[in-house]
Amino acid sequence: MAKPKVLISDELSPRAVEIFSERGCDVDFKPGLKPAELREIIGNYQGLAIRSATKVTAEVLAVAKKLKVVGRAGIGVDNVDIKAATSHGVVVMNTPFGNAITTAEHAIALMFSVARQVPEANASTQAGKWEKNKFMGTELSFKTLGLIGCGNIGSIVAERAIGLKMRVVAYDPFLSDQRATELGVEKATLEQVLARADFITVHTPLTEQTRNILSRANLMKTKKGVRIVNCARGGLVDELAVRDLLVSGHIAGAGFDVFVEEPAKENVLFGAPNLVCTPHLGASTVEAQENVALQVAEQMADYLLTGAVTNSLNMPNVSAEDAPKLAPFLDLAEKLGSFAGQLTDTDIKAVSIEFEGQVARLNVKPLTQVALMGVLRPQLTSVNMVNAPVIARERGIEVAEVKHERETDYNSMIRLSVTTEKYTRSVTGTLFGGKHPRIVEIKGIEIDAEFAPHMLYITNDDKPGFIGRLGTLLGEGKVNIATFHLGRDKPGGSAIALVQVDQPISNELMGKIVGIEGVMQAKALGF
Ligand SMILES: NC(=O)C1=CN([C@@H]2O[C@H](COP(=O)(O)OP(=O)(O)OC[C@H]3O[C@@H](n4cnc5c(N)ncnc54)[C@H](O)[C@@H]3O)[C@@H](O)[C@H]2O)C=CC1
Ligand SMILES: O=C(O)C(=O)COP(=O)(O)O
Repeated sequence: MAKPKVLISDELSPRAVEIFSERGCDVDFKPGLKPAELREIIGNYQGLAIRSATKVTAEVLAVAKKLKVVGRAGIGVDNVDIKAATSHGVVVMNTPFGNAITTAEHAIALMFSVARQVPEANASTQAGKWEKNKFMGTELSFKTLGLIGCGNIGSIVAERAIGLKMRVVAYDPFLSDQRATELGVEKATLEQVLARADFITVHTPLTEQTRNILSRANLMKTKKGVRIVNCARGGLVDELAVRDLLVSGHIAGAGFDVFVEEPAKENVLFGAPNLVCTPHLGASTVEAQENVALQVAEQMADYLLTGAVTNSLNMPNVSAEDAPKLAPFLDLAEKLGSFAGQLTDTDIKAVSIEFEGQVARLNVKPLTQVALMGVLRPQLTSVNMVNAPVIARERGIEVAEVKHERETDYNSMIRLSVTTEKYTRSVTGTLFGGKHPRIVEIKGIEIDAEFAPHMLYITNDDKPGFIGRLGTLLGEGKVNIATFHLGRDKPGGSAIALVQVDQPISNELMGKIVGIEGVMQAKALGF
């Protein structure tokens, strides 16, 4: 296998380069690429490792023809168009914990900075002014900290703040009562947080729901003298409103690490009183950068080299232990899906994928995705393993994934059923020798066939003479039969023929085959 090529387009710790190389990837370290430069070269790479500076837009993804994975050495992925990545089959992963402590510590640092005006006092002192009376601060002890967002970072901030003897109230609709109790924080509505907090820190991702969560109207609901810290994302807080309220004195201080426009060379906030700014330094410690670089490189190398998926935002996780076990089943699931998909000419209403035997003990989500891809591919060339569930949902296809604990005749079996307006058709497969996909049942009729590049699928009445006529037609059409598999529900009932042939079958010949007496359906298939 050729070495996968990875591009690092942001300032990652050198550990990332070392790990990619050690793991057997070719790696190019080119931080600071301009968007046009990135678009020019991204077509050469299977992996792209980034922080927050690189924007992985739909335009970049459209030209990233070989790209398989984007790895974010950090948490926020608002600089990646995940929808576009999904539709191109690109897995997006992040490192959700590696820089959380560091970022929480920075939020606390900003809180102290604004409470005691440390940066301004420092500048004044070093300017020889000794303005002891100018910098009257406030204690954190016994003050109320209002958290907006209490996930990884918010929780760590809460723990540290409680250690500083603060009371913590948190607004996070997804925070469970149990977790709040464990953390020692009081769950509250946004209105309550706004009304009660002496300090407010935001720790949500930037989404359509959280954008402008601290809007001018909401900031107006805060206590006079409140202090605001944004160490999460620009866009969560209305910058102009904060400036106006700092000037008016309603807000006593504000600490901003992140800005609507980055790099923030200019900003409406700059120059406002009691404002402390840092240039998106939340994750910038030696420890955090080592953590995230190491982790992202390992995760990306795992995916590119073994298929293991960790911390993905658009794919189910697959452990390194499961990845090699899943590989042959992925092949089988895709082929079964493709078999059913090629036989389906009308709208699909539902797809069910059942797993029996040993395979049912694996993480079957990726198998379901790949089976769906197989089903949809004959209708949609743009479908891939990553976007298949999204496309199925958009098309109103009901997808069921069923695991049966019971033992089967085979070690493992996968049964795929497609339901259309007219029928439900099922096909079942297994692996021979642990790696060779075989069809063992179609529509409840036992059969035993392998998947081949050229195949002919026929359903017919089980009557004498059919095989002879079919053989003659194929012979006249210069199509050589490689293998011939037959099955039927009962003597004289419905029969199935799966014929592996060495040459493709022309439409004209298919027309003649369909015309054989007793043939109900005939279709050329390819795998
Ligand atoms: N300044 C910096 O350098 C860094 C900034 N960050 C930012 O911090 C953010 C938070 O990171 P984590 O805590 O690790 O993420 P997380 O996903 O663990 O936590 C986010 C929390 O926000 C909550 N949330 C979501 N929507 C909400 C809403 N509408 N209202 C209130 N709460 C809501 C979620 O329930 C979750 O508990 C990241 O998304 C990233 O943007 C992360 C690392 C470094
Ligand atoms: O991890 C995050 O979400 C961050 O915001 C850190 O950003 P950075 O990697 O320092 O550009």
